[in-house]
Amino acid sequence: MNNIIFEKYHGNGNDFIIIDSRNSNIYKKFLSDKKIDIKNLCDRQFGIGGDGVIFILEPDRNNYAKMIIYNSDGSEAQMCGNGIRCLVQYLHNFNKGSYSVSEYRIETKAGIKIAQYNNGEITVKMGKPILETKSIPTKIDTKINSIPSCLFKEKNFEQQGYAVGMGNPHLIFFLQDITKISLSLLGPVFEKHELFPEKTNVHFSQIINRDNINVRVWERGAGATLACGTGACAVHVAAYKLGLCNSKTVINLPGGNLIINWSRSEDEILMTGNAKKVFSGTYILK
Ligand SMILES: N[C@@H](CCC[C@H](N)C(=O)O)C(=O)O
Repeated sequence: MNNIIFEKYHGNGNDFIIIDSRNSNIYKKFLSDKKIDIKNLCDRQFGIGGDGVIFILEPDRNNYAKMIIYNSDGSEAQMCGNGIRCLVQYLHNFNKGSYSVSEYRIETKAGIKIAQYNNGEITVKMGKPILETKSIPTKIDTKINSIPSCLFKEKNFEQQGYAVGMGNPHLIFFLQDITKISLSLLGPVFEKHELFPEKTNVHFSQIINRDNINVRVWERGAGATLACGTGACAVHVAAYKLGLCNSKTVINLPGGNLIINWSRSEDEILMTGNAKKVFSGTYILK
């Protein structure tokens, strides 16, 4: 096989190359053959370009499909909030004309996520937030309002940081003005911080009012991105637990808004947003 058939989707500007591997051996080939290189596929000059690659597989159990997600640096992630909306929009487009599905049960490395599709609006049950340090994972050993938290001092930046797990790790800061920081300077430092043994996604957040939070994102394995769905959930959880916001917030990201709904520790977080197909194509393997 010399070519890869793909489609390109984005959720709030967080963009993914989708490879439907349900009826082909492309994923097996990717695992066994070094020819298919995620970094090359995601390269914005020499490849297709993307923040990551999503493989759609047949589910292991009685669910709709399985999602495997890789960051643009080639590392595998457990879960992706914008990516799962892209995958659901892809499945909806794929089914169009034959039958319609309103609920998709998707297997991910962070468990089964259930997505409701309603006229282009997708609501995903993102699971319960993880606040137990070993499971995030983080080496932070102090907590504020049940969130692992400590003071971070790096490069003239001194702020209390909060760790929340969404299947993948997140470090959240609340600042007076997020436009003032250098994302490219601080992002990589915190992504690889020693308190996060598997690295972390980093979010610089600003509470606008109890219903609106602005966020700038530095993603583990992808760098500065226009949005992060799991991150939006993590920011909401930290803000809510600190008493800074209501149970439903609009998270304003550089690439657009997500609505996050959560208040009770026993409940799953609901993330609502959309996803768009940008193009489809064939990647030539050399
Ligand atoms: N963009 C994603 C998260 C993708 C994975 C992340 N970079 C990680 O390594 O954990 C989202 O929308 O959640």
